[in-house]
Amino acid sequence: MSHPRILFLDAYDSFSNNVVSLLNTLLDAEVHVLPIDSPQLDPKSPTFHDALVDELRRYDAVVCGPGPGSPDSEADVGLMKHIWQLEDEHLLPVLGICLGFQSLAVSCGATTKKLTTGLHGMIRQIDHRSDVADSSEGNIFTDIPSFRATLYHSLCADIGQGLISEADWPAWRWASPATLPQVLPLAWVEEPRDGFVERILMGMKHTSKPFWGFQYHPESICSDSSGHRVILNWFEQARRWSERAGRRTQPNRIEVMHDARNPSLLSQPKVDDWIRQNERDIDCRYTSRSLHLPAHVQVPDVVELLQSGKQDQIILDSASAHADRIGLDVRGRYSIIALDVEKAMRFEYHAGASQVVAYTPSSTEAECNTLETMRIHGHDTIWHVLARFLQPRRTKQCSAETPFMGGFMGYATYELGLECIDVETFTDRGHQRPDLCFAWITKSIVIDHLESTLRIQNLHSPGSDPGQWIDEVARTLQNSTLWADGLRVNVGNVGSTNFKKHLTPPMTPTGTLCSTKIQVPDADEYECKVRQCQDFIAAGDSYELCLTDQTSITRSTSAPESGPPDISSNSWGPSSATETPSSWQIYRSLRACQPAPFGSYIRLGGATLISSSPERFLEYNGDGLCSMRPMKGTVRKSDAVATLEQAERILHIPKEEAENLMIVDLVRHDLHSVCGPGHVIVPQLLKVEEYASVFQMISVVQGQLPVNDDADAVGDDQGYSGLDILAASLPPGSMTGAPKKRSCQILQQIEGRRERSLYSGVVGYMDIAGRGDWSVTIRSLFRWDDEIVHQHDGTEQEVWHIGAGGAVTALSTPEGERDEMMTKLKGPLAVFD
Ligand SMILES: C=C(O[C@@H]1C=C(C(=O)O)C=C[C@H]1O)C(=O)O
Ligand SMILES: NC(=O)CC[C@H](N)C(=O)O
Repeated sequence: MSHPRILFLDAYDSFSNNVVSLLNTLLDAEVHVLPIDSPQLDPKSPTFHDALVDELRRYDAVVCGPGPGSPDSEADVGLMKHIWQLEDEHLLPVLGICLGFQSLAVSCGATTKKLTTGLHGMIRQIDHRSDVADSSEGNIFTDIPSFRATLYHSLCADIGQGLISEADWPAWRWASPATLPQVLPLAWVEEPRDGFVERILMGMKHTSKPFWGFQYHPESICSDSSGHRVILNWFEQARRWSERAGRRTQPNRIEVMHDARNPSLLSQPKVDDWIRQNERDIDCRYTSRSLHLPAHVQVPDVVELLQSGKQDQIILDSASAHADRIGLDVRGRYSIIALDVEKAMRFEYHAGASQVVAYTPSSTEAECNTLETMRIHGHDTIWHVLARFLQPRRTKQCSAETPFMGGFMGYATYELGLECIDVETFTDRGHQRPDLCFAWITKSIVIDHLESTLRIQNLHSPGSDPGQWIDEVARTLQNSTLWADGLRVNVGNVGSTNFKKHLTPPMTPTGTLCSTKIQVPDADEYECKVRQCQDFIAAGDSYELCLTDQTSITRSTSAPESGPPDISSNSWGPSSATETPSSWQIYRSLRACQPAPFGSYIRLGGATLISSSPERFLEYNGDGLCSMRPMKGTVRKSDAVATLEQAERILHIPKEEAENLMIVDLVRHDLHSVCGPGHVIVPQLLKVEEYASVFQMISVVQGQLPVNDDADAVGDDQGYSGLDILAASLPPGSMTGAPKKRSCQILQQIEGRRERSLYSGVVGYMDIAGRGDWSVTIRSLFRWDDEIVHQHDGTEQEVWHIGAGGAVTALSTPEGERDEMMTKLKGPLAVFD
């Protein structure tokens, strides 16, 4: 039997793909997705009506999805409105969900009102008319036990329910209102408010047309699966209606207007000339050697021994690996240090540009470094270029001893993420900084904190033997005084009995910092922005907004700005009270006071990033198993909240759980867009974890990428990889709120169109075996080399930025949000104290 065919009208919700997945798995349906403003069906076109009717003939039914905005706004509902207006001869069964449901109610004459307080991520018992005697015909709730479902809405259909007396209510609520004869109420939620009960219409049926709708979200991970039977009932009713009406779906020419899943980045066969020319070095061999890592040697020590004085650095540091009181799962097992970054090939991309810059350093002294620009053609994006570069270099010989054999390491900004979801960044940004900078790392160190090993690794061509280089690196490490007994070389004033843990001590406050100017967000202004967010939420435009603000720190340049000090020259701390601590010293200081599983120190593409991020964004293995760990719900450690149990009591409340749930549902949607229906699960929901200075509530969402049928075709031209997921899920949902696109547009406005830049972006790697791990750039500091303030006295100052914020919902308080932002800011800001 052929699969039922359903057209899903997508109103740009961050839950749409979850609905599509549910329809697909529940009804075994082929679901085609069409945006409500699809240019293929333009209501302004003279042929619109015929084209719409023609398109609809191919489907057994339509589902009008949820979304931001109001059913009264043409732009927000788009094509939905035209579905309700179909003439009798073109009718087909339709189900409206949330915004789609509200739009149906409005088409029947209902008005829209704002809820007293929006209900987002709130789980409620749905009171439906399964037991009303006359209701079997057309009642999609028939024979379904009472169930709980998640709500995401600020608006509500008003059919006059507020005017009905307590006495009349029991009978009234299941009848068509006299003034709205087309509306048959099927479900309600009665929400206790301050001193009264708010009656919220949760489901309806059109009394004469095959239109049904409900307000709740059946696809949410927290909605009872028993409620899914409503959809089965709906489809059964739809089938019966079509049979009675003699409607037949036209099976011909089912060319997909828009598939429910993104095409893979490799599905467009075009190969850029540049990529083709650079396919000469694709045959990578992997050689490594493992050493025992003495317990006292830390990641920064290794960096200083091997990378001293070098300009470019990429260090992913699980700085909390040995921290007490942090759960094993969140400590971070590995750290990765890229070596010789300045000799690595590099891609740089500025959002909005139609080109990628490829920087190829010379391989010999005689050659010059080259800087080439590659045009991005047609519908291609930077992600297509990266995927095509990586694909021929992919290996099936995945080494299980290391998470990273070599491959891409780098960062992407929040603005790159905005581009990924079609949110316009500002036309003139006043700079050409990279929004994506990925280096192709062939020499690296991987530290396994669990096994206490250090692995020296090299990706090389089949003809070359890296043995000598590896031995040299091993010798440098093992022959160092530090390795043997923890002693620093060349430091005259440190006696041998005077054990020193670090080569570079964490920065100590000096008198220098009086010239440092710190500009923290104004508390009143921040509270005002929280209220603005809540106005947008109350209007139905967003369910949750991750509001952020930036603190800037202007200070004299730490000349010469470079990474770790040259240990041979002894320049390992401020040499005098007037010298500004270097970024490396700041990093060491931050990792000491706020050790985090996703710490990083990066100097690449003109940026310096110092991060103590606790949040994993996305991890994937070579077999396409992807995992995301959205974090929402933060409480600062204090005397009053010192234990996990205390934090759990604070975080397991509806407000905090709802914030997290919303992002879980959003992340499921992002993963569904590539993994496809039925391939996303939530193995961990709302778990409180302990970090160095905060407790965080975390969920884990997993997806499985489509597996290639051809087992031999690693990176086959059609195959998906972790890059597909990365491209489909930026910017991180925990930093935007939901629905993602509308929320980002609103946040741009409220945050004053100021770039978030590296903050709210991601940092991580993807290796030749297809494995990747990316963290969200939060609890971090960054600066750009070209951002210099010229002083009157001719001196120059550098500017550091720290972003911080939190999720605003209908239940937030402005003071609470301000405190949360300040709490998160405190950690990174403390390094300037
Ligand atoms: C916005 C920040 O953090 C984000 C917001 C969180 C929250 O609202 O609880 C928690 C972790 C991050 O996803 C930040 O650290 O600046
Ligand atoms: N989830 C939705 O579809 C929400 C609908 C509408 N924007 C509201 O907030 O009420």
